Amino acid sequence: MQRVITHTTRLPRADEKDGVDYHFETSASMKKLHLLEEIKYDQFQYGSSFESLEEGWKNGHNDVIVLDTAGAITYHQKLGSKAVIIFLTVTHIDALAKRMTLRGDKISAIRSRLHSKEYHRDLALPDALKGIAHVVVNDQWKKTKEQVDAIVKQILSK
Ligand SMILES: Nc1nc2c(ncn2[C@@H]2O[C@H](COP(=O)(O)OP(=O)(O)O)[C@@H](O)[C@H]2O)c(=O)[nH]1
Ligand SMILES: Nc1ncnc2c1ncn2[C@@H]1O[C@H](COP(=O)(O)OP(=O)(O)O)[C@@H](O)[C@H]1O
Repeated sequence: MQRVITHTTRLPRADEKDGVDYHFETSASMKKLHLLEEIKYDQFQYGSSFESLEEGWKNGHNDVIVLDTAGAITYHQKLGSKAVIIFLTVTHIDALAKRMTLRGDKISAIRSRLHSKEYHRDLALPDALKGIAHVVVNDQWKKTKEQVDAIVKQILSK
């Protein structure tokens, strides 16, 4: 599946590339986009543009997009059953900070993330997605992949 590249005002991390990981924007350039939805996460803006989404739609692909829970609710409201939602979670929340450290995130960025209301909100499946989202516990990557593959296979077979 083609991944939708979303837009953000966050600065790129050391290994991230513009146009690959994100379209990195300023607050001014973000305002010029045609966005299906946009949100604030921690201290930054994120949004998915029709320009990026149409790339996949025009080719008839199934797209995959990574969103916070507020974005997932919007996609569910706008696209209904066309948007298949997978909520990824972990058994022990300490794993999240550990993974950010292993990924090489700056300590200040991790601290800011852990203090943000969005981080805490997204630890749990929101009521609006209960009975809608598939919940996958991402403790072991291999198992996560198998579960996501099974969800995708089930959808494609319909
Ligand atoms: N609603 C919405 N959320 C987004 C978008 N792009 C990224 N996000 C979410 O914003 C949050 C922060 O993303 P990021 O700073 O890249 O951190 P990372 O997910 O830890 O690499 C994550 O929950 C992403 O899924 C978007 O276009 N719309
Ligand atoms: N099951 C897992 N085991 C170990 N590391 C993982 C696992 N799943 C994801 N990661 C790593 O954790 C980091 C954060 O993952 P990411 O998908 O960016 O999550 P988020 O968007 O919630 O920050 C990445 O470096 C990723 O490779």
